[in-house]
Amino acid sequence: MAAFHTIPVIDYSLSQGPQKQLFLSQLRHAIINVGFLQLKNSTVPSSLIARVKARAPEFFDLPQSKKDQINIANSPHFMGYSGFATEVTKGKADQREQFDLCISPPCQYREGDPIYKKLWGPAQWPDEADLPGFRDLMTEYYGELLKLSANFMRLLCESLGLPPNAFDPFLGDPSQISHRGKIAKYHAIAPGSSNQGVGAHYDPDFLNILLQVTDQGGLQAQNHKGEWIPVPPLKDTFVINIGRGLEAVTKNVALATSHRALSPPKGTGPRYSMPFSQGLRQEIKLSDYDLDFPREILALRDTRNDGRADPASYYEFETECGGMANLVGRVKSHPEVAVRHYPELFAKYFPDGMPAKGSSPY
Ligand SMILES: O=C(O)CCC(=O)C(=O)O
Ligand SMILES: [Fe+2]
Repeated sequence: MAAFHTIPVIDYSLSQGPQKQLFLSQLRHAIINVGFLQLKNSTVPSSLIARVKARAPEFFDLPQSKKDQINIANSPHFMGYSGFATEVTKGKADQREQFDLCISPPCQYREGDPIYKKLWGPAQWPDEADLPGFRDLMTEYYGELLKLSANFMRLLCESLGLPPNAFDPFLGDPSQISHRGKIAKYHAIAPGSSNQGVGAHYDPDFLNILLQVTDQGGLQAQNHKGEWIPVPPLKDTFVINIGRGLEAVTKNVALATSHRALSPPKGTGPRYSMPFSQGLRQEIKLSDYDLDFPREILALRDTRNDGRADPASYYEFETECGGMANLVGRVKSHPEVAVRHYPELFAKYFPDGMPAKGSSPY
C-alpha cells in the first residue's frame, strides 16, 4: 500500500442512507491504511460547534490566578489547568497551555480498590461567575460528541466486517465511563524558540475526535515513510484518529498514527484545538479479546506497509488492563500530578525524582 499523502474526508450523512456501503468502504480504507480521517456532516449541530468555538478561548483569558486555582496538580483525575510548556513530549516541552475537562461519573475509588479506579472523577471547573454558561455549553457539547462516537464505533465495526456491537464489552454502560476532553492553546512561536506545539506521539485510547477551533493549521500526521502530512482545519468537520488501545484490541487492523502539532507562525494569533478521547472500561484487558475479523480484512492489514517512522511509544495496553494503561500514560506525561496523588507510580516511573522543567525521560 502506498504511503498516504492526504487525509480522507468522509461524509457521515452517507452512512444514514442508500450510500452506506460507499461510506463503509471509505471508512475501512481510512482506518486500516491511514489511522486518520476528517468527518463532515456529522450529527453535532453546526450552531453548537460555532458556540463552542467562540467560547473555548475564553478559559485562557481568565487571570492567571484563577487558572492556577484549578491547576491539574490538585486533581487525582488529571483534570484542570496545565500551565504553558509544562507538558513534555519526547523530552521536549510542548509550547501549549491546556485545560483538561470531562464528563464523568463520580469517583468510584474505595480503599482497597485497584489504584487506577482513582483516575476517573470530576473535572475542576472555573467559577460560574467568571465564565457564565461555559460549563453547561461544554457539557452539552461533550454529550453530542458521545452520541457521535457511539454511533461511529458501530460503523467502524461494520467497516471491518464485525457485528456493529462488537466493541460493547469494552465500552460497557456509557453512564459509568469517563471520557476526557481538553482545550489546548498553542502560542505563536517566540523568536528563537521551539515550534513544538505538541511533539510527535500516539494517542492512548480508542478513538479521538478533535475539533480544530481556529484556522491556522499545524496538525500533521506521519505516514510510514516519515513524511508529515497536514490535517487542515475544515469547517464543521471533526478529525478522528485511532488510539493505541483500539490498535491493540484489533490486533493492528486499525492503525494508530503518530501525529504532532506545530506552533502557529508569529503574527497569526494563538491556535486553539479541542481533542476528545472516548473512554473504555477500566477493568478490561484488551489483549484478552480475539475479535473475529473476516479473512479479507486481515489481508488488508497484512498487505499494508507496517513500517513505523516513529517508534511507537509504549502504552501498556498489551499487558495491563485499560485503566492501568491509561493511568501510566497520564503519570508519564504529568509527573506533577503523580508525585502528589500516585507516589508509588511516581517513584517507579521517575526514579531520579522530578525531571527539570522542560525535560522528561518519556
Ligand atoms: O491540537 C492538535 O491539533 C493535536 C492535539 C493532540 O494530538 C493531542 O492533544 O493529543
Ligand atoms: Fe494526539
